[in-house]
Amino acid sequence: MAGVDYLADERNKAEFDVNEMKIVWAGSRHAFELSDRISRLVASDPAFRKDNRPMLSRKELFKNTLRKTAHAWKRINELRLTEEEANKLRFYVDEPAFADLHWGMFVPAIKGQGTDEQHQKWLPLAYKMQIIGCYAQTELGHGSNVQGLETTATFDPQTDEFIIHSPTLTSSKWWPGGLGKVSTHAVVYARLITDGKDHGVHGFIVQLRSLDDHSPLPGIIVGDIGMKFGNGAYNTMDNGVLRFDHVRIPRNQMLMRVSQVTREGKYKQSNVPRQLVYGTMVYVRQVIVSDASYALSRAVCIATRYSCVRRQFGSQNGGAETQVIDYKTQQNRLFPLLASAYAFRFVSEWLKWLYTDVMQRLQANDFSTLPEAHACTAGLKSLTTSATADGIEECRKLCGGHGYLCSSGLPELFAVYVPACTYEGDNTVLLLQVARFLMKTVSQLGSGKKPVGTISYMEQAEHLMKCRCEVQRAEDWLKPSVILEVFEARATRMSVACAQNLSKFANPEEGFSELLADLVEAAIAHCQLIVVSKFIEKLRQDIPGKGVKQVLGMLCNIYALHILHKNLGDFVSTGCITSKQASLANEQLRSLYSQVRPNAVALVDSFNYTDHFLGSVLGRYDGNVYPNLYEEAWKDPLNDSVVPDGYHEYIRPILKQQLRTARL
Ligand SMILES: CCCCCCCCCCCCCCCCCCCCCCCC(=O)SCCNC(=O)CCNC(=O)[C@H](O)C(C)(C)COP(=O)(O)OP(=O)(O)OC[C@H]1O[C@@H](n2cnc3c(N)ncnc32)[C@H](O)[C@@H]1OP(=O)(O)O
Ligand SMILES: Cc1cc2nc3c(=O)[nH]c(=O)nc-3n(C[C@H](O)[C@H](O)[C@H](O)COP(=O)(O)OP(=O)(O)OC[C@H]3O[C@@H](n4cnc5c(N)ncnc54)[C@H](O)[C@@H]3O)c2cc1C
Repeated sequence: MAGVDYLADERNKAEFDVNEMKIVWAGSRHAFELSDRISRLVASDPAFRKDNRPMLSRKELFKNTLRKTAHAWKRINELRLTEEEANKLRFYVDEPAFADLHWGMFVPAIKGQGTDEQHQKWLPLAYKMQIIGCYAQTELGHGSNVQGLETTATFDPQTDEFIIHSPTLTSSKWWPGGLGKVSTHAVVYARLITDGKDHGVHGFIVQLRSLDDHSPLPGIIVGDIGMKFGNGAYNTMDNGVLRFDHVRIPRNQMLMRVSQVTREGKYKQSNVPRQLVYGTMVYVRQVIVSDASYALSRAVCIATRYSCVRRQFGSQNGGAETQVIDYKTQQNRLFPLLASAYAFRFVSEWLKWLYTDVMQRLQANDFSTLPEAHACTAGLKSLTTSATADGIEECRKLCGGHGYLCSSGLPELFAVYVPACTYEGDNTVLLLQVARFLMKTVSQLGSGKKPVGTISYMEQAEHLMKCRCEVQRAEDWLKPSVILEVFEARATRMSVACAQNLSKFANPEEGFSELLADLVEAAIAHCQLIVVSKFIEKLRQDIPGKGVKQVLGMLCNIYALHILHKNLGDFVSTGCITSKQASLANEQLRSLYSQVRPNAVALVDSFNYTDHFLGSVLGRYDGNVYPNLYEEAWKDPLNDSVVPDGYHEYIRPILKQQLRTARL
């Protein structure tokens, strides 16, 4: 029955203009048109086929990724794609590969930490991919504690070179993506030593492999660290191990924007904060927040469409059974995730703006907003990736048994996504950075230093510590001012409580260690407030299109009230709301679910994902799930023969033995 749209009824129910929503989701008409064009380009190119990934061995999988990347690079050049188009092409190819680290970390590290001369030398080579680089920071013994790295870069004034060395097993670089089998170069983070003095961790450009035959250069041991979680999934990436045995590099390969070593071996620091050495991580964390909204929206799209197709129970007089999406339990699990996908999309747009703003300020030697940018990127990376990883798994469960099949697309999406909670900063470690920022802000209240940006609500701390929520009826929860105040009060009270408890310790670091769990919760409350407030800010903008703003308003309220419901302990114990107000919030939430229900499929259609990108039989645009699921099963290599390999060796002898036993 090709061409039939089994979800047509659902699409007809929508109360808003889907085409306008597609533009809101993409960010602009230009972004929508570009994304739409590139997604079709990828979907129609057989070289980008990806449905066979779970069946391939590691070696086949990896070679396949090399082939796809080479093909993508060829198409990018043939079609003369812009950077924005190339980025989208990479996105829709949907396969983690060495090129992500080359473009996403190696190039940004050189750009952010290199001098003008270093840019001139290295960037043209990297832009043409005449060299391929990775970001080699983490070691076997240390990842989170960057200052604990052990690799050394010792300056030799005799030869004007650095000697890069791995003094211990634990100093082996371990994890860098693209390192294992592909990268010719790396930005290596190592302790700089001049004249016997240790100046801490700095970045160095080091060539690893020959540009002629790809063999490792003398003194370098390099390889892949082995299979990772999930068949297929992230195993397309060659995360690697690297050891140096007194490898020499010229002095001008130390990235020298933040600090320099002179010909005489003198160490000098520029007039910029040393934290700029961590700048690449700030950039990538911001990209990861954006990726979270895409990964979650993808899982939600699959679960929503399938929940409309799937029917269980409730048939009367032989009529159709109930669509599982109509169960309130399904809505209570699914719609907050749908709302989160939109919330993360908008907060990521804002974060991109914040990052660009910080970069412009840095160019003008204004470093004042760097701490806030660090706290926001670290905190939002943590919040959005944790929620997305949990959300993808919830979507798998929302699809019942069929969600566990690889053809649902969800197992692979989960396996590829979960390391986002760890890479680019373990999520707990990052929340503790936010907590430090919050404690510093609280300690400065009343000192005359005005909190700015996302923390400016703390200026009203006195009011927020004692205000009472005004909600008397369920509808009162729809007022943005009510929601904002309640979230601000909760975040302030949790931070202030931590600060008060900290002040009871004679040694602040000891106190910080003791209170880690509370500090993490205060940091989460602050980050959830940012997401809620950026959604509300988005709704204050002019948003064209019939019903678009209204339905986004519903999602915003669902996001906020669901967070409130899940964290009732915080809100009630800090006295921000009463238990009566909590039950009114729940009442409102149920009503919002009913309002969103007719719009559910149209809201996921607004992501504009092709069936190729979704990679899911359950999430097909046309909803024609069962015949395709049935057909897909027969494609499994196990079904190549009716009688399986191994029958004669293993099954038949057992059967025969049972026969003998039965005769006895
Ligand atoms: C087919 C394709 C063909 C071609 C296509 C072409 C186009 C393709 C385009 C593709 C683009 C793709 C891009 C996407 C890429 C994304 C993919 C992601 C893949 C995975 C990558 C994973 C990489 C990694 O994991 S790299 C390693 C990351 N490691 C970490 O994150 C370590 C975590 N630890 C830390 O960050 C720190 O050590 C920390 C912060 C925990 C503690 O540090 P330290 O001990 O030094 O600090 P403190 O003493 O606590 O603080 C000192 C002081 O500094 C402040 N601070 C700390 N960090 C920062 C910072 N980052 N920025 C600013 N300030 C910072 C801190 O707040 C303190 O301030 P005070 O004022 O002194 O309090
Ligand atoms: C798929 C993947 C790709 C990666 N790619 C790269 C790459 O390209 N380049 C690169 O350099 N690195 C890369 N990494 C490494 C990654 O950045 C680190 O694994 C990450 O920063 C976490 O550090 P860790 O492994 O040392 O964790 P650990 O710090 O050892 O964490 C272990 C546990 O200890 C807890 N913990 C640690 N410190 C504290 C603390 N101070 N307070 C409370 N709890 C704490 C953590 O919360 C966690 O539960 C990659 C990792 C993965 C999984």
